[in-house]
Amino acid sequence: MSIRVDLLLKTYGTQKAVNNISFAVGKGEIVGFLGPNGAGKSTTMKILTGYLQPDGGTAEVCGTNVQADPLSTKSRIGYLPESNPLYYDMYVREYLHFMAEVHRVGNRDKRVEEVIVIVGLTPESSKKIGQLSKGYKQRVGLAAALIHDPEVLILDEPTTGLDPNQIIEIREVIRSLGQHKTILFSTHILQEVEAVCDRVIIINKGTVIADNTLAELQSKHGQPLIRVRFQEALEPQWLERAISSLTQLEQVAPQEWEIAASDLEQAKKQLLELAMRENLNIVSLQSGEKSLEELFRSLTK
Ligand SMILES: Nc1ncnc2c1ncn2[C@@H]1O[C@H](COP(=O)(O)OP(=O)(O)OP(=O)(O)O)[C@@H](O)[C@H]1O
Repeated sequence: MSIRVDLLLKTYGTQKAVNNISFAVGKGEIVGFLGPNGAGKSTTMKILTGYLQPDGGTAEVCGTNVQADPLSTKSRIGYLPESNPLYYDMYVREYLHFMAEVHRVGNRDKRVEEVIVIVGLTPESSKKIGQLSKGYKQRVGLAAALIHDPEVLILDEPTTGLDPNQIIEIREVIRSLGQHKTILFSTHILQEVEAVCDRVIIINKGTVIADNTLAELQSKHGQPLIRVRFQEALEPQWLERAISSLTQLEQVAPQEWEIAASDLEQAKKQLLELAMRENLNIVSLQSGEKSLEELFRSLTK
């Protein structure tokens, strides 16, 4: 395994930022680490990269315990922190040379040019970092994370704050890096996971709540449902009484309901009967599968 986390615990006062989580990432996998704000993603990543000590459990990278041997693990990890700390007064090449020196990279000139090409920095590579757009600054961060050719990349929200074109471009870079490296990257955006990842680990309030391939997640949690919108407000009991095969009922907007039932066709009929009987107006009635976005919302509520 390239990454293994076992019963990891990190507390701040009484708050468990990371609460006994365990997961593993195999060599060559691209795994999305997904969760709402404050879920514990950055904390886990900081422990994995040796920047933070856990209060319990272990974190391993390429078979080495991070806390026991931080130097060896740092040499095998490329880390792009959420804040992407860069020296704005330095030129792109100057900064990458500096990072190459920090990592004791041999043949620095050659490696700096290589990473510039890998992350698509060539057109902006003669500028000062402070003059670059956010997307290009992010590329500099990625290039720095790659400079020592690590086996594992840990990227903390690499596309946050970028415009839609830049997001797609950075995703492309991540996807192509994933052909040769193990990547764990955090995001809030489910489409990003769908676009880039083999697998997704969802974390909420410090706990892993799903660890599946996207297809598994969909079939495990995704279920056919009806979404109905009435013109009128109504009590949930009306729907509970009307639909005989109801398995789940959720109010998604003031007059809109999501209904899961074992017999969807019958449920639709019963909804129409309810509307006629009670003089209610159905504005829209759709059936389909829960999208991954909806799934994420319902898992992390
Ligand atoms: N240094 C700290 N002191 C106190 N609490 C902290 C500290 N760092 C993180 N926390 C808390 O731990 C929890 C997890 O934070 P973390 O930054 O790991 O979440 P996250 O999933 O990365 O969130 P985001 O998506 O917003 O970056 C949060 O409630 C946060 O407030």
